[in-house]
Amino acid sequence: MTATILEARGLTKRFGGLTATDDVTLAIRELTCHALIGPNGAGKTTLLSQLSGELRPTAGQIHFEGRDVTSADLGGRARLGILRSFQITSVCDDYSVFDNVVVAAQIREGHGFRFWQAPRRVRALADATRSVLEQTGLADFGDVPAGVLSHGQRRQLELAIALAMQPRVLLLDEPMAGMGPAEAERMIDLLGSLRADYTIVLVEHDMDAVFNLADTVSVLVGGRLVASGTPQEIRSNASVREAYLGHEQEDAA
Ligand SMILES: Nc1ncnc2c1ncn2[C@@H]1O[C@H](COP(=O)(O)OP(=O)(O)OP(=O)(O)O)[C@@H](O)[C@H]1O
Repeated sequence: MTATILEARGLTKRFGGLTATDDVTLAIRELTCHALIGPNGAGKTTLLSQLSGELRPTAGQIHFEGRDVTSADLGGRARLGILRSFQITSVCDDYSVFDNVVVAAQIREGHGFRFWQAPRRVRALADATRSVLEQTGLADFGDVPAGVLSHGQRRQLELAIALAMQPRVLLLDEPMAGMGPAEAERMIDLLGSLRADYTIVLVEHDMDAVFNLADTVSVLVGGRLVASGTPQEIRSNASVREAYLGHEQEDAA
């Protein structure tokens, strides 16, 4: 079993009278895929936003590699390697796929736009970009303007941009949203191929994706963590089935 890399301790987020996450404690193990599931409004995105630093918890702490990072903002967490993709990554439509990724790689390297730097550095950035495009299935699309990509390819590009930032923990909010079956399958394969190198926290309604990819599944209902375990354990957990998975999953299990 791998070590814990990211930990939520008693995370509570209140919006006025509404408690969106209620005393959530969970440990994300390094180089695993940890899925967060639950019905609409269960608090999954709110939990992810607290892990990414976009939302400050009302109570509780977040620890990264044993260090309290609760007060670190989005940028601070990104520098540590906790990065959220989808929903917040901005793709520049007029830039080529390659340029979108190379800019992210440059930001990571902290070189801004100083292209006059040693050609060796520029070459290293180009190599890193090509390798990320390869990794995300976009090797043949480097010269294509991002604006003409299909929905699925655009999501691959968003993932490529995140990978160029060299994350340790990737926070993914519904990566399969809006995809047709073929695109979703491609994304599941892609995420599966990243599991060996990255820790992934996955919020996803697509149960095929969750049960395919996740090493651990945590279930949120009404802001509370009601169960956490292997996909098999979650599938056979009677109260989870009742609260969330329903008869469809029961039949599929
Ligand atoms: N900024 C906000 N201000 C007020 N209420 C909010 C805010 N963000 C979320 N909520 C509320 O908190 C609760 C949890 O929302 P959240 O989006 O985290 O759930 P979710 O599990 O991600 O849902 P879904 O699966 O539908 O995306 C919901 O009742 C939602 O309306």
